[in-house]
Amino acid sequence: MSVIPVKTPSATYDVTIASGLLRTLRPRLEKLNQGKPFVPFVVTSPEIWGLWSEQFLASFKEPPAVLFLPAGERYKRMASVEDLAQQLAEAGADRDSLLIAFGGGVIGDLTGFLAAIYMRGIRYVQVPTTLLAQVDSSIGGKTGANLAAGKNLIGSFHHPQAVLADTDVLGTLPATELRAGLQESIKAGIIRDAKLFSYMEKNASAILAAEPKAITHVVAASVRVKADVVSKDEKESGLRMILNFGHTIGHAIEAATNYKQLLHGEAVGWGSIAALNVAVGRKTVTPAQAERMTNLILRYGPLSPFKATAQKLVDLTARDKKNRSGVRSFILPKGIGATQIVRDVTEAELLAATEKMLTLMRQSTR
Ligand SMILES: NC(=O)c1ccc[n+]([C@@H]2O[C@H](COP(=O)([O-])OP(=O)(O)OC[C@H]3O[C@@H](n4cnc5c(N)ncnc54)[C@H](O)[C@@H]3O)[C@@H](O)[C@H]2O)c1
Ligand SMILES: O=C(O)C(=O)C[C@@H](O)[C@H](O)[C@H](O)COP(=O)(O)O
Ligand SMILES: [Zn+2]
Repeated sequence: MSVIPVKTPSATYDVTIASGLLRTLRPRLEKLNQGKPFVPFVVTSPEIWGLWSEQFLASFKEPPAVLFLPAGERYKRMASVEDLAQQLAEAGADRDSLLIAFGGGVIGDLTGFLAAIYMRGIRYVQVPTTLLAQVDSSIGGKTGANLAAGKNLIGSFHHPQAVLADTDVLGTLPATELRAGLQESIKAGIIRDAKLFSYMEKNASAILAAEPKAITHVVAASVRVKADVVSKDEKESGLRMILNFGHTIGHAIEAATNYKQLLHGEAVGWGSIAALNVAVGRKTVTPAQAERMTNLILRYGPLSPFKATAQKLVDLTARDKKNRSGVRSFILPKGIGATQIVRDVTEAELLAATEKMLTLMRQSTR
């Protein structure tokens, strides 16, 4: 079992990673709430509940109420939050209610947002069921929903009371979801952990085959990167922006394709390749290093192709949340395992880097 703390000015909590956690949920929630009353409400999808409800319910004497959200990024929108809030109200949820986000990043982000705004804020716990949610989205308190205008444009910082990541649940995760989630672990390696990057290079077959030892290693190492960064800069005033490596163009790809064609991790993979092209132009990485990183991203693919022009994608970056007074912040790797934040990337540079990524996409998916 790994227990990794997150310590921020507004919340301190642990990320627990282990096999068999689901079966011990209820006593863990009791311990977290230290005798204070709490009434659990689970938010999940019918598919996940169908697969894992028996293990989830094993430690509950009284089964908790369950609210369902259909699977898919397109449901990560305000209408879903309103619908879930209405269901909570009708079920009698109050400020002693505790939401349990039992799902991937979509359920985690939406449930966290619901917890942030329902009755002006209630407690919640993350029980992530995708690789992506275990390595990234369940940690750090970024919650929210998409707008047609852009990714995660509404939301709030609201931390969970705990993150309980049971690695057993990854056993039913489709391979495409596993691969997409691993793009966030590659990101963690590129920005801050050269050892994780090398581990993912050397152990790609075992990781992609979801061998428990290899997967658990990747999950714990990725969580350490995220927990450390969030603990140092809770609200993304500086350092935390590095977790957005690959996301400037990645989020633009998701918005340009109406959140329907690619998984988030896949969009981040393409966005990371575009960012690496900028980095080569600026000599913050050598061509050989960029090739190594690009190869690893593609090794964990295939990344779904998509249709969008470089100009459209660059236009969409105008709504990136890292922009301030119209000035772009852009995350560039410095070699492998370190990063820098730059504020002078030009539209022309970004266009050329995105065009180059699109050319690679056309070649590699032909
Ligand atoms: N808050 C953050 O810091 C943060 C970080 C990274 C990503 N995100 C967000 O996370 C979202 C992507 O999350 P995701 O990749 O987990 O996708 P997702 O939540 O859409 O889940 C992917 C699919 O896997 C299915 N699934 C989930 N667990 C399963 C299991 N154990 N077995 C079988 N099927 C299972 C789901 O039903 C769904 O169809 C995006 O919206 C992204 O913006 C947020
Ligand atoms: O936690 C963060 O900070 C991240 O940037 C992690 C990202 O992987 C994640 O996709 C996040 O939701 C992006 O946030 P946003 O602020 O760019 O919407
Ligand atoms: Zn992400």
